[in-house]
Amino acid sequence: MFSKSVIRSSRVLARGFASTARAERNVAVLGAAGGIGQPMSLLLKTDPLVTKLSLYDVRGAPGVAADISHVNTHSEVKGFEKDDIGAALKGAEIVVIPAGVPRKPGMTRDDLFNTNASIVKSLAEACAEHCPKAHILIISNPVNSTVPIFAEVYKQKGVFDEKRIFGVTTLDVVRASRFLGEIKSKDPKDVKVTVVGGHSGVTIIPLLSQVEAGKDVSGQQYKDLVKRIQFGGDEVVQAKAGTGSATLSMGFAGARFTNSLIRAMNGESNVVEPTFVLSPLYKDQGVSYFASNVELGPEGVKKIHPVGSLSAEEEELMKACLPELKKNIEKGEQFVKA
Ligand SMILES: NC(=O)c1ccc[n+]([C@@H]2O[C@H](COP(=O)([O-])OP(=O)(O)OC[C@H]3O[C@@H](n4cnc5c(N)ncnc54)[C@H](O)[C@@H]3O)[C@@H](O)[C@H]2O)c1
Ligand SMILES: O=C(O)C[C@H](O)C(=O)O
Repeated sequence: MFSKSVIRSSRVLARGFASTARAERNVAVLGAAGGIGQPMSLLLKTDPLVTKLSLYDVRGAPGVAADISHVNTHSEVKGFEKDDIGAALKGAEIVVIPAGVPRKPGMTRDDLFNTNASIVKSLAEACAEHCPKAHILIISNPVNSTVPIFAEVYKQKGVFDEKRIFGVTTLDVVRASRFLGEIKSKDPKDVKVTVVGGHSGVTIIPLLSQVEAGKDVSGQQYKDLVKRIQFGGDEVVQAKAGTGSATLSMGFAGARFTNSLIRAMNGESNVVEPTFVLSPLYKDQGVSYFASNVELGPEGVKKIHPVGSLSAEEEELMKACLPELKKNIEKGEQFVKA
């Protein structure tokens, strides 16, 4: 699952192990016993760049940690539950957060707001206290609102750093690559689609016109492909018929984003991933957070790339996205400010 460059950089690291110290990379997962938390933690355990893994959940994480800790990779795994969140976060450089309830058929991501807003707010308070300088990777839905919630708590606590708070939209990128590859009979690894906007329905905008394989997709096929990428989450929610939403593909996507960030923290250049961050791109239209290609670096966000030129269809998608995204962001901000 890891790119050629990570395999290369981990080999370089491995060669250096005999003589030099390993780059310590301490990752905490909050919500680690859940549907996403378990497979993602397993994948993080198999990532040679992760050296310490702290798994926290309100319940069940010590069991998950005991299980995963038997996988014979070098990293150390510990589990924490209940009130032990401080110990889980101590020394964390990256905190990945898939804590919260998932959708059932018929629900929108915004329907999760009432429950997940409070969960994310309390986890932000804990992170602000125990690891204020860690990079925060937010998976909990609705991402368009939970990222602003997290940021507002950090502003109130005086520890806000816009470069270190990320909404994880990697699953949209993974889906776009897979679905376009499927209709073009291409290996998805050769089909890289930039997905911008937010992470729900019409706020998800795949920039197919910017990809060689996507340029000539048109008419009904274009409409169907865009809809499948925008509503891929619903496809899984319906197939799981009330037992949850995407967990395994999200575990893959969350581990991929974490790996990209660690590579950038370890000094690799040109690591670029779409992610939902505080962004100047559509600020003049009142949209303060936006997902676009972001170059990652040791301090987190290094450079926010512009969206580039859009086709007429993509301009229409953007028109539908921006008002919805603005509403979702303001709802999150108001939740903390009120
Ligand atoms: N960003 C994305 O692309 C994406 C993709 C899939 C799912 N999600 C979202 O991720 C979230 C989790 O989904 P899931 O399928 O893993 O759900 P799940 O119910 O299987 O697991 C959630 C876990 O969070 C834990 N939890 C609840 N409150 C907590 C707290 N205060 N601290 C720590 N842990 C806590 C629960 O005990 C549970 O183990 C949902 O909100 C879902 O909508 C986001
Ligand atoms: O659809 C969901 O509710 C989960 C997630 O956001 C997804 O895109 O799969």
